[in-house]
Amino acid sequence: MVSRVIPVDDFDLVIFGATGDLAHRKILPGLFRRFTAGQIPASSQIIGAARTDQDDDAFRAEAAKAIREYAGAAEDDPQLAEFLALLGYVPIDAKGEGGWQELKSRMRPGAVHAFYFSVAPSLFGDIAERLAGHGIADDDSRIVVEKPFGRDLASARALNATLAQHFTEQQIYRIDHYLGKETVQNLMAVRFANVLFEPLWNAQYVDHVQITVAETVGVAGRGSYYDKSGAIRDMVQNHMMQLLCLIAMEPPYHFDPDAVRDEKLKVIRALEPLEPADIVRGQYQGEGSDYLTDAGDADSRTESYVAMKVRISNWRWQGTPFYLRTGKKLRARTSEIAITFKEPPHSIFDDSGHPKANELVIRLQPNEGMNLKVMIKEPGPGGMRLVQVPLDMSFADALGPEGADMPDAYERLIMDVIRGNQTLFMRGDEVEAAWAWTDPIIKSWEEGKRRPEPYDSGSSGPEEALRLMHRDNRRWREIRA
Ligand SMILES: NC(=O)C1=CN([C@@H]2O[C@H](COP(=O)(O)OP(=O)(O)OC[C@H]3O[C@@H](n4cnc5c(N)ncnc54)[C@H](OP(=O)(O)O)[C@@H]3O)[C@@H](O)[C@H]2O)C=CC1
Ligand SMILES: O=C1O[C@H](COP(=O)(O)O)[C@@H](O)[C@H](O)[C@H]1O
Repeated sequence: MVSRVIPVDDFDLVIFGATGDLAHRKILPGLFRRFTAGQIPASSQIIGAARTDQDDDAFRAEAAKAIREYAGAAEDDPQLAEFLALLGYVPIDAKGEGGWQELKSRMRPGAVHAFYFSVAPSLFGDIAERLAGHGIADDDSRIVVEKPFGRDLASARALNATLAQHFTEQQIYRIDHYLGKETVQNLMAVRFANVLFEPLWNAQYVDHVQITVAETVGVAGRGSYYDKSGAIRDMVQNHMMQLLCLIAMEPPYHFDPDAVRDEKLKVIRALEPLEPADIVRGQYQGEGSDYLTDAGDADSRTESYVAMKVRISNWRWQGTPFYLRTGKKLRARTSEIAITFKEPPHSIFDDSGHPKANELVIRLQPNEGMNLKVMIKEPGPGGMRLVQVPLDMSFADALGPEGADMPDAYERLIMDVIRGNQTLFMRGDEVEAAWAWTDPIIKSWEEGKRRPEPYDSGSSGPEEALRLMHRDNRRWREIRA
């Protein structure tokens, strides 16, 4: 198979926060993998910036360690040495004035300029202001901002306004790494490159949709961040909302940034306000695996799990509920979207079992793929008996010999920044609309001060979440890897 890796243009990428966890675990290893895949021109520059006072060589040594650990590069990998030659470092305090001119002198005219803000959101404004003030960023420069993008509507608006003082919307790349996942894009291919599904993709044929993002990890080690966020801010306002949008949106007229984001925005704006009875919050508990211990607050009311029944008020989805759940310390790590169709209105088969509803499951991770449950006749001589069988497709099967080069979410998104493609990034109005929907939910929790429902670590979540489904005569899909 001919290689489909298309090198991006020559670029200078500055990583603010290059000495931090995200840079070590995701950004630098991801860039290395894109380099070894042949996507990064050898003339490009990757410049680290942070307060730590070190020179280019010390940063290269730091990056090498991270890349060996997180990208599995061998000690003597010749490509690692080549990659490290692209790296440089400038000590900069985002709040100070030192180092900016040095950074400016390293930026090459003619190359694509991108600035990755891999620092606390409280520093975004300082960096944006200084990049503009020192004349480092120009009209073509791109900035990449990490989540969390605000913690409510007011702070998200303020952040958008701050960035907008120095950069246009076309220059701002708000990362939601779920949008960079292979299967999330496959979701759009499945919906909009087949005639099979789209005619059935509405309330007339879809009984309900379940979106599950279950994790086995807890919050130990990041309790101080997580305890101020909880599952709704950490996962629902962004990742879950994006998945919901991609499932529910109308076909965009074209696969381009504004066409896709316009359609997602319409979905968020059509979300009905949630009733308290439609939400369940949970907190994991258990010996050696307890949220309160991990959060370092014996009285914490923050949720590590949330399940909700969401309604979309538009023609396509009137009457079809979307059930969302996400949580930590659950039975298995799995992210999937399950679309359960309605049962056939009439069965022509007497005594053969009523045909069951078709179900389409799109698995995001692990084992990315699709599974469509259909009814067939039970094979064999036993007469007309109906049985449900899965049509299984693993996306890895479609890869061919290039299978090894599957960029992870960060790799794909960083390359999109360099290409100048914003399709898989959130627009400012989308983020604000998502906060506008989640704010009242959070406010009612904060006012109510109720404890989340406890659930055992390693379980499927709180009992209350089961009842959310049972009262509608439905069941959650089993959480399993
Ligand atoms: N880690 C992760 O998995 C994820 C992180 N994020 C987001 O990414 C961002 C970075 O997270 P993470 O890497 O975990 O954070 P860390 O705390 O590990 O790293 C923070 C980085 O910022 C630098 N820094 C701190 N203060 C300043 C300053 N005044 N001027 C310049 N640099 C500064 C630090 O270096 P130094 O001390 O040398 O200045 C360090 O490089 C955050 O917004 C986080 O919410 C989002 C999703 C996942
Ligand atoms: O953004 C976040 O995502 C991770 C889950 O991401 P995944 O790619 O491993 O599914 C989550 O653990 C974390 O709390 C959250 O901040």
